[in-house]
Amino acid sequence: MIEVDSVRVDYDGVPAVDDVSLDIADGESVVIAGANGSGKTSLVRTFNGLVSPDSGEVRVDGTAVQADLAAARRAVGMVFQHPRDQIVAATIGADVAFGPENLGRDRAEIDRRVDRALSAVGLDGRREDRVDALSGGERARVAIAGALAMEPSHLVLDEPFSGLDEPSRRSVRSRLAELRRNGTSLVIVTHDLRDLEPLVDRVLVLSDGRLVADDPPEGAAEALSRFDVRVPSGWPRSAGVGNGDRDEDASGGSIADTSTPEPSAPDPGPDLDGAS
Ligand SMILES: Nc1ncnc2c1ncn2[C@@H]1O[C@H](COP(=O)(O)OP(=O)(O)OP(=O)(O)O)[C@@H](O)[C@H]1O
Repeated sequence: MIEVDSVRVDYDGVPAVDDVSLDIADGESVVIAGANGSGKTSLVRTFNGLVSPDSGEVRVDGTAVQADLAAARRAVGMVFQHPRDQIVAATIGADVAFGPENLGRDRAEIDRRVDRALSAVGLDGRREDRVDALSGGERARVAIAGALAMEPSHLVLDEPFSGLDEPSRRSVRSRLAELRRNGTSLVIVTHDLRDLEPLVDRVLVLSDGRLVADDPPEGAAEALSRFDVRVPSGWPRSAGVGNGDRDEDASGGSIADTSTPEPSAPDPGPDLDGAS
């Protein structure tokens, strides 16, 4: 379980995360949404100590992150926004093995973890493939496999769909749906909520560093549009909540999303999307 207790993160005296408290239970799948600069990345980076709170505390499985950084980093896998920021080796297998190797695991254990992680993201049998020949979606899945090879109890993904074309996005989303079915706890940071509703139990919304909503998907539409996150077509609405001006963008893109898609080849991975 991740417990966030009155956390504040300041940069040069300005709060990026402002007195946020929340819990994420084992096996739960949540989205953290909010406009650019609302504090999403700063918040989730406190979950494994990449960012230290200026006040408050984060506990993972009952232990304060700052008291045992190594334990927090084992328990909370982090997938960064740009896979290239975390892919370190030339081949898929070497990259996914990197984390367990650093944990000092023996070869048999490393091989077992790499096989499991690659299978979870649909890249079985691709160990020897070169990373630089992969599509954007495949690279994103390698980054997820690298985090999974650490066998974390929680997987945090920061903008996992950023820069992906539609087939790649579907492919990554279907893998996340599968992980969720297998009991991995997911924390997905995004302002692009297309097709995510079946994948999540709760939607947390940040605005100016503050947690302004914590709702099930069907209760989240109003807060999302109020805090500048586009509500995609088909997102469930509670009775009496109108569609609002910002709604129903056919492209599904976020008002706030200024990221530039990186070109990627069509993803040959199967679309096993169980989320839709
Ligand atoms: N290392 C840093 N030094 C100074 N200011 C920072 C730093 N990291 C983030 N900030 C500022 O803190 C605020 C919150 O940033 P953060 O990246 O956490 O938000 P975000 O919601 O993840 O944004 P985005 O959607 O653009 O990634 C922003 O105003 C940002 O400019």
